[in-house]
Formats: sequence, structure tokens, C-alpha cells
Amino acid sequence: MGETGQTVIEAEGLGIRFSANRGRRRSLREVLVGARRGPGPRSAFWPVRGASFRIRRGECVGIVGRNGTGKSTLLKLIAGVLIPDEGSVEVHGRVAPLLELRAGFNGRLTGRENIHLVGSLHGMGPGDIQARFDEIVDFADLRGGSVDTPVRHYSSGMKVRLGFALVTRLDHPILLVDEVLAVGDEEFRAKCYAAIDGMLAQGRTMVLVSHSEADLRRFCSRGLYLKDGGLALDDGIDAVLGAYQADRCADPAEHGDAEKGTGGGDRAA
Ligand SMILES: Nc1ncnc2c1ncn2[C@@H]1O[C@H](COP(=O)(O)OP(=O)(O)OP(=O)(O)O)[C@@H](O)[C@H]1O
Repeated sequence: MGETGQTVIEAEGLGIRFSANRGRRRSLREVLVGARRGPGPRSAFWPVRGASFRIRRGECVGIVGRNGTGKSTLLKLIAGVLIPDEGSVEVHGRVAPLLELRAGFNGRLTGRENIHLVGSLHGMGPGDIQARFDEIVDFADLRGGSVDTPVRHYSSGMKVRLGFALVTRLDHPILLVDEVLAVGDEEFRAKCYAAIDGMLAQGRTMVLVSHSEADLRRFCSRGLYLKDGGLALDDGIDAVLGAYQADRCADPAEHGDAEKGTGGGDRAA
């Protein structure tokens, strides 16, 4: 799986531009006079720009930031699901991505069919899938024949359990996880935590997006704090969460009361 300390993810000046209001319809008046109110349909913004960092083998790095600051976007850039408009990101090793609750499942196919489909898309051979099939179903706790039910009939909890079970059964050295730990009951979360502990103990690398401070502190030694379209801080997880909390406390919008915003407001993150 490679040497400890070796760089496995390397981003250099990484940036991506999105079009805002892509779906916004212009009013008839705006169409007739060519006028636009506010940001027009083609206005662009950079959720992430100029981000440079290296992640070494065996590290678990948390991506921290407020809603809409580009955390999922950064994970998708690392996964190769999105292509950067500026800079680059190089990933050395295969990636097991758990980027969304659906985990790439096809709703019309059964759980069984999806295990085969998604497993093979991630490079598992038929023998590997067969050998791990029962383990995946047990981990996902798909009881009472639900493995032969189309996935569109699954609850979001069932989908996330199946996605997590499948992705954590891959041997890939790099795991990207977006918020999925927030879903599921306590028993399932305990299984996820044990699975992640096991993978980290094997020296795998993980990048975790989470709003849960407890999860971030539990797994990550390091954090990347995204703010205002850029990487504001790359430091130990405690320092990163401290800066993030300080910014939140300093923001009156967070509390609706400026007087409460005294928690380290002069901190530059
Ligand atoms: N494909 C896209 N096209 C245009 N805008 C997008 C696209 N994907 C995301 N965005 C926008 O880019 C910004 C960053 O989104 P992203 O999902 O990366 O944020 P996030 O930090 O993960 O948010 P959250 O914590 O709420 O999950 C948001 O304003 C979002 O609405």
C-alpha cells in the first residue's frame, strides 16, 4: 500500500468555477429590455480557489467550514468527479468515494444487483464481490429479503448503510467520506466508527467532510478550513476547529445577537 509519510494527495493552486443561477429564469421584462437583476444567469463564482495542500499516506484530514463553503466540492475534485478550472490535484492510489447518500446506486436495480454493479465500477472482480457479498449485506443490516428489493424502495438509512458497507469493503488506499456518518442510528454509527478505525489502523488515508466536531476530533489529526472561497487554515484539527468556532462566534448572523459574538472575534483564520 506504500510507505507511511508518502504524499498521496497533492493539490496546487486548485480552483473550480461554477455558474450561479444556472436555472434562474429571466422575467419577460428582463428578456425584452436585456436587463438583469442581481447576478445574472451566467455569473460565475469560485467556491474553491488557490487551494494548495499535501496529504500523506495514513493521515486522516477533516474538511471544515460553514454551509456552502465548498467542502463537498473539494472532495469531488479530489475524487476526480469534478475537473478543476485552475491548478491541479494529483492523487496517488485508488480512491474509495462515499460522496453522497446514494453512493451511485441505480434505484431500479435491487440491492444485490447494485452491489455487483457498483462493486465492479470500483474495480472489484466477480470473485471479490461474491466473497464479500454476505459481509456487505450483514454490515448494511439488510434483513428480510430487502437485498432483493429495488433500491428506490429503500429508506435513506438503508441506502447509506449499503453504500458505507460496500465502499468500506474496497481495498482502495484512499477513502473520501462526505457527511454520511451523520445518518443512521447509534448502533450503525458504532459499526462505521469501528470500520474506519480499522481502515486507519491499516495505514489508509481518509479525507472526511463533517459538521460533527466530535467525529472530526475522533478521527482526524489535521484539518483544512475552507472560508470565503479559499483554504483559510491548514493545521492540527484542534486549531482548525478553534478558528472555525471563533469565526462563528464572531458572526452576529450566527446568533442574531451581535453582543454574543465575542468568542475570539479577532482571530485571523
Ligand atoms: N454543480 C454546481 N453548479 C453550481 N453551483 C454549485 C454546484 N455544486 C455546488 N454548487 C454551489 O457551490 C457552493 C459550494 O457547494 P458545496 O456543496 O461544495 O458546499 P459545502 O461546504 O459542502 O456545503 P454543505 O456544508 O452545506 O454541505 C454552494 O454555493 C453550492 O450551492
